[in-house]
Amino acid sequence: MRAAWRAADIRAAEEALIPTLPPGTLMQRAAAGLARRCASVLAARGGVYGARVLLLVGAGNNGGDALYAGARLASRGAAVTALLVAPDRAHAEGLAALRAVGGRAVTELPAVADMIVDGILGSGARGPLRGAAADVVENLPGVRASAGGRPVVVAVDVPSGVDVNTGQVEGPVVPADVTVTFGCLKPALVVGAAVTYAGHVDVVDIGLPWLAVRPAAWVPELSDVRRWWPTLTPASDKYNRGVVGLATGSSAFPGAALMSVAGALGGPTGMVRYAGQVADEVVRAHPSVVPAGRVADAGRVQAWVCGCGLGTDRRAGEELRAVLGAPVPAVIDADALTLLSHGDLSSWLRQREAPTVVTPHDREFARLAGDQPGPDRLAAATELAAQLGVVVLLKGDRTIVATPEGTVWVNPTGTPALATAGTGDVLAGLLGSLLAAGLPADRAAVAAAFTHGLAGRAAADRLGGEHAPVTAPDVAAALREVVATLAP
Ligand SMILES: NC(=O)C1=CN([C@@H]2O[C@H](COP(=O)(O)OP(=O)(O)OC[C@H]3O[C@@H](n4cnc5c(N)ncnc54)[C@H](O)[C@@H]3O)[C@@H](O)[C@H]2O)[C@@H](O)CC1
Repeated sequence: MRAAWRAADIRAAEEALIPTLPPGTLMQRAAAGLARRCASVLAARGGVYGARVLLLVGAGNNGGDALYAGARLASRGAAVTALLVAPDRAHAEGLAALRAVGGRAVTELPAVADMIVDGILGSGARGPLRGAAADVVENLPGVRASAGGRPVVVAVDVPSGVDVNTGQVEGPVVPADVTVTFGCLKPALVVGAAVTYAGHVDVVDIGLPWLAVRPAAWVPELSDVRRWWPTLTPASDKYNRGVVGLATGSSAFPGAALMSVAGALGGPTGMVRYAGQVADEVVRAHPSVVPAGRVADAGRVQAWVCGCGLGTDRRAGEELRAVLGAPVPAVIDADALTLLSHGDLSSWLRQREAPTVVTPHDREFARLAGDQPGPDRLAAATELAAQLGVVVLLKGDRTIVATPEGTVWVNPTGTPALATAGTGDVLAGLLGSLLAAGLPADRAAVAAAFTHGLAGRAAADRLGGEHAPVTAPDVAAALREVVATLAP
C-alpha cells in the first residue's frame, strides 16, 4: 500500500529535515529526479539534444524545481526557455543556474515547444489559478511541438490548477502526461477530478522520512489484496470458508438478486444463501445457491448483504430490520440505504455491534448525510463513517473506503467500464462474501473495490477496450477469473 499525505504534513516534515542537510539539498534532489524523468521522456521522442523545452515557472519553490531541472536539461543540449509567470518573484538561484548554462527567460508564451515542464504551482497553491498564471494556462493549447502535434507535458509535483489536498479542480488546469512528485503521493494524485490531469505519476525519493501523522489516504496495491484474500487449505469446507446471505432483489428487480449473487459467488465463501422474492430465478441461474423466502428462514450466515433491488416497501423494511438485527457483519446497499435514510432504522444501524459497511453512490450519500459529498470526498466519507459508526464505501471513479476511526483508502483500479447498471450489485455481493470469510470490514471493502475494478477492466479488455459495452454479467464473469489470479 502507498500513502498520500496532505501538503501541510509534507511541509512540516521537509522543514524538520532541511536544517539537517546542506542548503538546497531537497530542491536539488527534486530537480535531479525531475530532470531524469524529463530526459527519459525526451529520449523516447527523439532525444534530449536540441529538444525545445519550455519551463512554466511560478513564484514559489515549484518554479525553482523546474528551473534547476531545466538547467540540467540545458547542460545536456536541450534548448530551454523559462516563461516567468511572476518575473519579480521567480526563484533567483534557479534562474541563475539556468542562465549559466545558456537557458533563456521570457515573459511571453513561445509558439513552439517539444516539452512543457509545469512548475507554476505545487503544494503551495491556494484556490484556483489566478492572474497571469491563469492567462498562461488558457493560452497553452496554442503551443505546438517542432514536428507538429502537441508538446508532452510534465507536471512538477502536481498539475497546476488542482487542489493538492482534495483533488478538486475549479478553474484552468495544466493537463499532464507525466507528473513527477516528490517524497510521497499527494491526495490530488489519487482522488478527485485532479487525477485525470496527472497522467502517469512518478514518485521521486528525496529522502523524506516516513511521516508520523495519519496519511490523508492509503492506496491499496495488488500485493495487499493478495495478502488479505482468504486461501483454501485441505481443511477448508463449505461452512468454515464462510456462508454469505443475500437479502436482495424483488419481483420488480429480479436482476439485482442475480447480480448480487453472482458477485458473492466470485468471492471466497463456501456457500451462498439467498433470501427473497425471486428465489426460483436465482436457483435457476445459480443452482449452487441455497434459497429461502425471508431472512428469518435463511439459516445461519456469517454476513448479510441487503438492499440491491430490494425495493422500499414494508416487506423490504422488515427484511432490512432482520439483517440489521442479526449479530453478523452486513453490507447495506442501494434501496436499503434509502430505507435507512427515512424512519428509525438509522438508530438500528448505530446500535449494531457487528461490523457494517454502507455502499452509497453520491445521491445515496446525500440521503444518508443530508448533502452530496462535495469537492472533498475524502473528508465527506470520513465524516459520514464517524457519524454513523460504520465503514463507508463511497462509490466513484476512485472509490473511497473510510472507517469510523478515520482511516481512509482510495481504490486505484476504477474504470468507466463499471458505469453501468448492476455492477454495484456485483460489488455488494463480493463484499458480503469477503466479510463472511472473516476479513475485517475495511479490508473487505478495499479488497472488494479493488478486485471489482480489475474485473471491470478485464471485462472491457475482453470486449475490445475501455469503451466496449460492458454489462454487469460480463463483470461478474470476469470477477471469477480475476479472483483466480489472486491465489498465492
Ligand atoms: N519545501 C521543500 O523543502 C521542498 C519543496 N519542493 C517544491 O516546492 C513546492 C512548494 O513550494 P511553495 O511552498 O513555494 O509553493 P508553490 O511553488 O506551489 O507556489 C506558491 C506561490 O504561488 C502563489 N500562488 C498560490 N496560489 C496561487 C494561485 N491559485 N494562483 C496563482 N498564484 C498562486 C503564491 O503567491 C505563492 O508564492 C512543492 O510543490 C515542490 O515542488 C521541492 O523542491 C522539494 C523540497
